[in-house]
Amino acid sequence: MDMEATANGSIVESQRLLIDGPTNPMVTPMLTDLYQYTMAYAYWKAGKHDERAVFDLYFRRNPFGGEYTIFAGLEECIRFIANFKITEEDISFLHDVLPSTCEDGFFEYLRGVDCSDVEVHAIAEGSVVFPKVPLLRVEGPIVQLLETPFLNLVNYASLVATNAARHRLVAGKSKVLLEFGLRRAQGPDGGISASKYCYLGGFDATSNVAAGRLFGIPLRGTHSHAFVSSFMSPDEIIEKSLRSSDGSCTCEDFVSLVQTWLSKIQWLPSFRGIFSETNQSELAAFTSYALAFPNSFLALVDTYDVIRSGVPNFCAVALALSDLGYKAVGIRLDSGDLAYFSCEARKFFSVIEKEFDVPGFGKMSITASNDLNEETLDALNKQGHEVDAFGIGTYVVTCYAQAALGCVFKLVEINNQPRIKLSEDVSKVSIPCKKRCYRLYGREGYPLVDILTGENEPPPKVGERILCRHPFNESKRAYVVPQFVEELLKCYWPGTSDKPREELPSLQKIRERCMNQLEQMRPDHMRRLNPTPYKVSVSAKLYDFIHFLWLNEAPVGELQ
Ligand SMILES: Nc1ncnc2c1ncn2[C@@H]1O[C@H](COP(=O)(O)OP(=O)(O)OP(=O)(O)O)[C@@H](O)[C@H]1O
Ligand SMILES: O=P(O)(O)OC[C@H]1O[C@H](OP(=O)(O)OP(=O)(O)O)[C@H](O)[C@@H]1O
Ligand SMILES: O=C(O)c1cccnc1
Ligand SMILES: [Mg+2]
Repeated sequence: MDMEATANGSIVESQRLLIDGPTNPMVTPMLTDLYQYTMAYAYWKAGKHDERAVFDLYFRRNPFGGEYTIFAGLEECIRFIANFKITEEDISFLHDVLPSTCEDGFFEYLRGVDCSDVEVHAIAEGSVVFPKVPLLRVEGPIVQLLETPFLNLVNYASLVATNAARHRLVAGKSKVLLEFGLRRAQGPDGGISASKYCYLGGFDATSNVAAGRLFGIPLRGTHSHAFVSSFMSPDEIIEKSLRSSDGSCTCEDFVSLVQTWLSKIQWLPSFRGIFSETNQSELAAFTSYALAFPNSFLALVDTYDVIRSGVPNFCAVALALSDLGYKAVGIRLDSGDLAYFSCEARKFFSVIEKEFDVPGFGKMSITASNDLNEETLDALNKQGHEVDAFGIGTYVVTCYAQAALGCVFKLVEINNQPRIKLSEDVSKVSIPCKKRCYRLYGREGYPLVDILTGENEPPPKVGERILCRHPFNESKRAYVVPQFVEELLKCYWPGTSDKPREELPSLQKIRERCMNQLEQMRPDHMRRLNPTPYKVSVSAKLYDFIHFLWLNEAPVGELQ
């Protein structure tokens, strides 16, 4: 073993100790497609297993009919590769399932495989990214074994982060977005991943306790229908006393205090005709809940009738709490016309504020939920609404509008020989060569274009005109004079003394990056209807090379 290999090996060893394994313990070298191992055997048998290959991981089309994507899942890929080890149990299983003709030497080889000689360059997690640009460039021997786990870790993560970002853009910055999807997610990993990557994409909090614990995501929750319906009458409330918030006195019968407030509200001239009686079992549930959580009283008001029962009952309890120095949080609406009900509830709160002189009551928070998605958020905005927070589950976590992102992992070079994958469909032709990627920014501070170049081409320079070409369409090209040049692919594994490994930032930092990047984009790329495509280009030299290789590899047809 030479000195450099020894030094590199020890760096890898020390870094492995620093990097935890993947969040999901199911993410092991076994979480792959069988053909990765049969290919590995065939490479080994052909003596090709030590050949250095370069693969690009990229997607071909932005999801959800949009023109941008959020890259997520990188940290999990690095955790996977840093801890890559095929165990004795794995080897014994592979021995059983692979054909008996597989020679023992192969299993001996697998025993020694780690990823110390694999290099990963990647775009920072949380970045806004575009089709055809490599999100990861993976180089080394046995890289094909990484294809399936890497794609699995990036595809859904990026899809759901993008979905979350799109919901954020429609909802607007000032609204609170709560992810409520665990019950509807695609199994436990779907649920945990959804919570993590929705937060990355711009949600504020999750209801998922496990995700809160694992990732430090703020946890939030409201109130359930079952709790409301579980009450039959106020007589069920046994312990009726409540100490004031400053501890100075105790209200011995909070239930009666609530009833008193309800009658006062009932007789307000402004409300004559809106409601006469409210549902008493609902009132009991709200009262009981307030006794349990006087500091954070939030009620689900749509179990029986939002305006005739839920909202007045909520107000009666909130006013009783206010007498004791507590400030109620607000309501949740989970059915019906959310725009209409939110506006009616807001009017109701404003009247209470004015009539009973309770400062701030009109600003009571209104949360809405129930099958919300981009379209309903957009419709609510157009109609006008008074919702402060949206609880979104099914549509965001299942990525209902698009099932998969479609990232692929394609060989672009082997033993320094560029490779291309041809297709009838031009959008599926791969861009060969080990490449560098840059984002060029214009005078107004917006990113203008991403450009891919060969590894050894000189980088684009600030203030210097560079020709950016569409990779496959000869007539599409533009000169760009960048005001700022950002190299996109950075070294994430393993890192050496002269090329250190990029840090893996906290989820909070990744989320900030995502928010900042989204804000930096030109608005026409981000709009929902007919967004302008962002340009992804190649250098003139790479363009010529792609087309040279294309002609070289494509057989000439013969007409008869
Ligand atoms: N003002 C609005 N504009 C557009 N869509 C809305 C508006 N208010 C609610 N929605 C959406 O309309 C749909 C209403 O669905 P649905 O009719 O199944 O529910 P519901 O009858 O109100 O409630 P549930 O069935 O839960 O009692 C939901 O997707 C909701 O998000
Ligand atoms: O609607 P989603 O976006 O998936 O958000 C989560 C939903 O989960 C809860 O109720 P659940 O749907 O279980 O019952 P419900 O339909 O009767 O409200 C909650 O009340 C929301 O409606
Ligand atoms: O806290 C809530 O209101 C909640 C959580 C998950 C799903 N639906 C609602
Ligand atoms: Mg529902």
